[in-house]
Amino acid sequence: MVICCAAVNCSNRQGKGEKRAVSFHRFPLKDSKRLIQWLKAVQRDNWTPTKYSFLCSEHFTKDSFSKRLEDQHRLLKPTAVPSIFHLTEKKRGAGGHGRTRRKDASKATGGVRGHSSAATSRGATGWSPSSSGNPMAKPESRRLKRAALQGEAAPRAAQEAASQEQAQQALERTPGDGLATTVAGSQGKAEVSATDAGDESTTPSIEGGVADKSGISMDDFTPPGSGACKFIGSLHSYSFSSKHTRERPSVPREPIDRKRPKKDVEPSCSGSSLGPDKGLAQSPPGSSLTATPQKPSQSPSAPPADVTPKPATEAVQSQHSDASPMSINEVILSASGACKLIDSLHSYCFSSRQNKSQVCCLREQVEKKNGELKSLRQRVSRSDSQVRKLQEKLDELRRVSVPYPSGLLSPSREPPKMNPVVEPLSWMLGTWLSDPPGAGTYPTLQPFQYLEEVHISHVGQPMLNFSFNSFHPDTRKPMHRECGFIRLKPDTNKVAFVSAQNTGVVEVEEGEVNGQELCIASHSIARISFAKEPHVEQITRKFRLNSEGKLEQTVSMATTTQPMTQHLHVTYKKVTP
Ligand code: HEM
Repeated sequence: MVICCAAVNCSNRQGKGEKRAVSFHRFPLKDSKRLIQWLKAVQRDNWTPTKYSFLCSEHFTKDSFSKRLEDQHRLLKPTAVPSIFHLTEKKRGAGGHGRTRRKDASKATGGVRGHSSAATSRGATGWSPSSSGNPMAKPESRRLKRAALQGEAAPRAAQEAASQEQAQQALERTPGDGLATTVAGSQGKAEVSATDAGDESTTPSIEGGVADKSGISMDDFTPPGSGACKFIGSLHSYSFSSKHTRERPSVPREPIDRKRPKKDVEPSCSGSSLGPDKGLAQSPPGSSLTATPQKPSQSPSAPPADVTPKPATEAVQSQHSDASPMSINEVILSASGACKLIDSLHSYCFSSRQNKSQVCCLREQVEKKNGELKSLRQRVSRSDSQVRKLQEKLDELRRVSVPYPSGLLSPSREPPKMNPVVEPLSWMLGTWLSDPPGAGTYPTLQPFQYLEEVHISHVGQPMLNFSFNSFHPDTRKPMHRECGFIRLKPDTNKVAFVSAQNTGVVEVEEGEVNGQELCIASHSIARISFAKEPHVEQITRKFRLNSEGKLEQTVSMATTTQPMTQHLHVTYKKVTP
């Protein structure tokens, strides 16, 4: 098979001696947008490119190529668009493959338009081994079509991309490499070697996906398990093929299927190509560009026996049975409109997946917050439990702090009603703490300070209960302690004060209550036999509630060695009701 340039007025073909520096590049059939750019540049009316249509490197600017680093091979950039054409030139010469010659060939075959006509005249560009009606091609063609609709085309495209990448390395070589593009046709094998502009931009990814040079792969838009993109991709193929069918109503269905391998123009925006044409399908995956002729008898699905380009007349005859293809403008308009719509479906599909991803992310956050809330509730519950325990402990302490703790006097009970007899002394009721510390003096002693806690209460009886407990101000060591009762003579202000002290002294003091002041003096004093000396002989006390609501006490005494002298003065603040 000889590869010719499809450009108007260009006679370059593969293997031509003086053109060995020329490389050939397939039309980007799988990139509808870029295909349109190419077709606009080529300016061939009523012509449809196939996968066997090529443009030579002379129609591209120098910057359209990049060099492969490892072997300096020339590669057509994925974005390259041809721009150099000699459209006004009539004919290049007798041996050229200009459009004049194509037109002649077209006329010779009854004016059949399209690439097939051109291919026939040139004998290679539109090479189509099954175009002569090989029955083996038909079922495979249908199978491929079904596969495309079922979203199975992507893996095939990856395989094809890989094989064509290899072919490209073999073909896009400069003369300096001594490996100019050639066509090997010896021993009955026709080896097709060329670069495909559509596939050139693809390389096999590690996972078998197809990644372009920008690093974006098909897998980026087709996540595992996503049937949506595959389905939408198949719509591209369906859209285009149905357009063909609509535009060719007069053509019998069977011949169309049979000739379909020739019409291998399947623009696919999604890249879901049908893969290799049936005419080349006999090649194993990975070598789709190298066709090896085989005999039909090898297997029911065996490829055509002979892939050698057929004589022009035979090929031309095959064209007669084909319908006239619609114009390229119609194809472009139809394909681009459908592709835009389908691409918008891709966008919707992709954004939908993004939304799903965001929903999943938010759901995870909500679950995390719920976990934190549960933890906080547990902590609050534990705190509540601790508060309850502390409350119980406080109640217990309050019970203990009662001057005469008794299980019979439950704190939960309503406090006993105060006996009216002791009402004149009610201002003394309560728990009091020295504030500031009490001051101790006596002629025989160094002045000292002390802390004191006073409880004065009643249990409904006609008397008050009291306890005075003093402590060292620094060490809190208990010091002087005494307790007793205060009684009132009913209907008088006469008061009797009965006290027992830890020093072994017991005493009775009597006096009067006047308002919020109580003055008493010792009536009788007794002591243990081994009481420490000097012994106290007289004691006087004065209690009063001052203007600040504080309770004051002043104690004076006379001992066996000292006259009546003040021994204590202390002010208490009330700490309980
Ligand atoms: C009405 C109650 C009290 C009486 C009758 C009383 C009687 C006495 C007597 C007779 C002495 C001996 C004085 C001397 O050695 O010349 C004394 C000493 C003393 N009293 Fe009191 N006292 C009373 C309350 C207190 C209180 C509430 C405190 C407070 C902590 C206190 C602290 C002292 C101290 C520190 C001494 C000197 C060291 C001692 O002898 O233990 N007294 N008291």
